[in-house]
Amino acid sequence: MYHLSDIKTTVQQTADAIAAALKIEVEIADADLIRVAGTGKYKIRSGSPMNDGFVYRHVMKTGEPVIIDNPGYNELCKPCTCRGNCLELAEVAIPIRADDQIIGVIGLVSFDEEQTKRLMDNKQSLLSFLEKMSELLVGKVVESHQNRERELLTSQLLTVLNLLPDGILLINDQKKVTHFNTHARKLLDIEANQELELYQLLDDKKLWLAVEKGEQFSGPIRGKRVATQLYCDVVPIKNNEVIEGAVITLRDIQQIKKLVKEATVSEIETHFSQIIGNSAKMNELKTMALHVAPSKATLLIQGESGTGKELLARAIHQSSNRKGHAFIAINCGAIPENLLESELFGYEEGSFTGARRGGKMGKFELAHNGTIFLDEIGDMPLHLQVKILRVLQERRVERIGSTRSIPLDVRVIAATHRDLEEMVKTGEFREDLYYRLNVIPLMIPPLRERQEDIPVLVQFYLDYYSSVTEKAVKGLTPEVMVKLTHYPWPGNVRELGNVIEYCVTMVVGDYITLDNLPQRIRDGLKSEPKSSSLNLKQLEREAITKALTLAETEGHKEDAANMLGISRATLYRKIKEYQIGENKTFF
Ligand SMILES: Nc1ncnc2c1ncn2[C@@H]1O[C@H](COP(=O)(O)OP(=O)(O)OP(=O)(O)O)[C@@H](O)[C@H]1O
Repeated sequence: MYHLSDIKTTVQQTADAIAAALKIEVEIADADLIRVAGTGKYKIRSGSPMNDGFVYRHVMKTGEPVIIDNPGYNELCKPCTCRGNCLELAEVAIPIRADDQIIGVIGLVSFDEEQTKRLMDNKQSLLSFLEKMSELLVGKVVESHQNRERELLTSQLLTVLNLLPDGILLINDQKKVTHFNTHARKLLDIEANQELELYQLLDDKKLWLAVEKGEQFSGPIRGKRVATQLYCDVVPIKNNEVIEGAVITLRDIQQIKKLVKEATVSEIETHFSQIIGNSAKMNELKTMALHVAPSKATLLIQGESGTGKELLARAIHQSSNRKGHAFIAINCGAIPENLLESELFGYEEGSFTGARRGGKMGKFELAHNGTIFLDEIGDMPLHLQVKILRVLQERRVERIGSTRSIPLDVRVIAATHRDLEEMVKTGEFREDLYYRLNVIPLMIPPLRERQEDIPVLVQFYLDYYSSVTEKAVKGLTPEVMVKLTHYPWPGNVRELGNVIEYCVTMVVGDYITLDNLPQRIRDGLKSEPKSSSLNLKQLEREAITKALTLAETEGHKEDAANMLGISRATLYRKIKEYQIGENKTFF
């Protein structure tokens, strides 16, 4: 909404100009019928409301000009207290219209015969003159409104700029700094109101050139007045292809490193005490793992899916002097082959189509001073196995598209559920890498080979899920424990955890009964002789086929994976391996 009072001085000047030109008194009121300007006897009334103002009110309402040659007797004067006693002899009033709103009225009033005659003899030319004056006022009021909006927007933008955690510099086409936010002031040690040129603040010819040529730029740079190392992004500002300047974003490199560390240092602290199981096999494994944890040695953890390979790797990291640094886990089997290389080793800017500006750090670099956990190493393609071997031997990494090799201090823990020795024989895994990884092998036995751990794991998950679901489950009946102990657990501890979650969800009374068990556990898949890998495979194939059939009604492989307590990637791999559902589509 436009307000004439916002341009009061202009309105008064316009009233004065009209009065001087026509030699008739002028009064201008706004949309609320408050006098904004007046001449002659109306001048002192400026700012006061028009209590009567019937004619002006009519003009505001109809939007039509009005000419009155009989004030006091006209229809519009009927309600006026001065009816029949009006001092005015004639009156002309026209609306001031901005867009679709009427924002005020200009009125001309005659108090003597001569003024009246002038008014009445030149009605048409007066009306068009007043219209021009009205347009002039509208132009001014719109301009003032736009100026205020612009000022508001500028102050909002400056507030936002000052709230940003990055330093921001706005540069014009002469490479002068036109604006800087509070953070840039701190980063670059600028005093308020200082006039500066880009080269006085940032010392990098590549950056100056990018700004000059209107090109983007990203990279580390040095400040001229500060020792801080900065990371800078330049975005050019162009108008119709003409370079008008640039926006420069600055971040403290130490700060970025701190953030990366905070984001990557494992927030889940895993200790050996969290690895449940007191069987002789597990105790032996934990003793061995605790013993090797402080060393730098590369480790290879082998075990079926869900046996706790990642859990063990985290506990080892936590027990080493690397615990304050990153634990970076990457599942080599779950990442598409074409992305795996850049995930592991990173890349330089422009090294391939789609490469991110500024390049990208690989997982090895992120794990510097910490531990990298290469899960499912058996799924690593052969050409990447060579690269991994090189990193292990040279303790340096080269990003894709770079010739610079970066020194690394990383402990490697690899894991697999596959028989790497067998893969070496068939040529699927490099022998040299196998020996390099297998310096200290750690084998986690499957759950069916340490049945004595089952009750304690059951109790652990029972306590956990009872507390998350806020259900006071007291325990399980002896028959349930027998079923759980004799089930072969192809998905190992992960599957057991899922089964207990299922039971806690289903149970109604205090104790979990046979009815609360998932069908496959109730049916009791028979554990085959443990030494026969063929039979174990058959068992696994059976369990997977069953889970897929059960999940089929719900239509998701994810459900089947959950039932089995294995990841989706593992399920896909096993379906392929066992050629399950060749003639059938499981969704
Ligand atoms: N001994 C254990 N004590 C407590 N929890 C365990 C144990 N073993 C495994 N788990 C739990 O089982 C789940 C699977 O463990 P983890 O991911 O470490 O297994 P994995 O062998 O790496 O599996 P995959 O090969 O499928 O990636 C996790 O929730 C983990 O906490």
